Amino acid sequence: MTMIELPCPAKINLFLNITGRRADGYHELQTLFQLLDYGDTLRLQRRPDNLLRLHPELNGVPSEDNLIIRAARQLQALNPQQTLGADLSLTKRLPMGGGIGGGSSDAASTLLGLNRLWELNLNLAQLAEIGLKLGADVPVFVHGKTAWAEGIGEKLSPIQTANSWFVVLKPDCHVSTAKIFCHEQLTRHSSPIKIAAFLEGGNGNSCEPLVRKLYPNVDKALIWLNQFAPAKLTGTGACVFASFQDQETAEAVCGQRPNNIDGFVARGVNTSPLHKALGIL
Ligand SMILES: C[C@](O)(CO)[C@H](O)COP(=O)(O)OP(=O)(O)OC[C@H]1O[C@@H](n2ccc(N)nc2=O)[C@H](O)[C@@H]1O
Ligand SMILES: Nc1ncnc2c1ncn2[C@@H]1O[C@H](COP(=O)(O)OP(=O)(O)OP(=O)(O)O)[C@@H](O)[C@H]1O
Repeated sequence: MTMIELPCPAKINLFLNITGRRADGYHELQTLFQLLDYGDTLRLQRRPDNLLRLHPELNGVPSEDNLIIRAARQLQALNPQQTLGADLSLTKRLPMGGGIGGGSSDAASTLLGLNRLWELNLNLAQLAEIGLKLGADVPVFVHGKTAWAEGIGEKLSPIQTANSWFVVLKPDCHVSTAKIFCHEQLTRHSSPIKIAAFLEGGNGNSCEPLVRKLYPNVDKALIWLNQFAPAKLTGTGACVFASFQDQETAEAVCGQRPNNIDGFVARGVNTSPLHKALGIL
């Protein structure tokens, strides 16, 4: 195999509970990662040399900082003697800085795709360990299952959800994950909850009150979407979402959104489209 085209699906955090802070500054959390059947597309083509070329470059992100190139370099470093190169082309659909894991998912698809193209034979646990060095959200995309997560997001237990339809809105602002996690007003010591308590409902996102206060456009989007169904923040934002029983209702709500808010409709899935494309899981 010399070429492969792979999906890079989004995630939303159905809830997010921050329970503590580690000595290295990272936060201990509980969350439910819901994978969606919507995302970027990455085309990977093997090269006869050691070069990595990414097209197009993302606005404001030099190629060497792009998580795709950083993921590929991690794999090259494991096998410095081998000829491992690739042309990578990305069709970007997921808004950046949205809390829907776009960069992390691109990185995971790069790891799984190059593992296949370069015949490295690493297993998912090994790839997830490499992915965790790139970001706390990468392992869930490597494992490819909607999952309950603890630790900093890397201790994963797959869980089946109802595969609802979601409206995801991207208010016109960019939220920095690092800025929210460093903020003195973040609620960072909530009591841990059990899966059963989450399933009974009523759990929100520890970051939401702070993000609403700092970013009025997020607050406005939540108020707007709440007219139709209970709306929540995903990750540290800026995206907000609500679930609907069928596609038609979700499309109708999304279609009425205010002009200054981007949005899309996607179905929740229990298994990643990436893993389906690769024929694993
Ligand atoms: C908030 C979530 O989106 C929930 O899914 C993720 O935990 C964020 O994951 P991510 O974007 O992959 O995060 P990283 O790139 O690893 O970290 C970005 C910054 O967020 C903070 N960070 C992230 C994850 C975490 N559990 N605790 C943190 O404190 C750190 O300050 C870090 O410098
Ligand atoms: N391939 C990539 N796609 C998007 N962003 C990237 C990529 N590579 C590096 N980045 C950088 O990562 C930052 C965060 O992007 P991303 O879209 O992953 O945020 P996010 O959806 O908030 O992620 P998360 O939910 O994991 O916190 C961007 O602002 C950009 O500087």
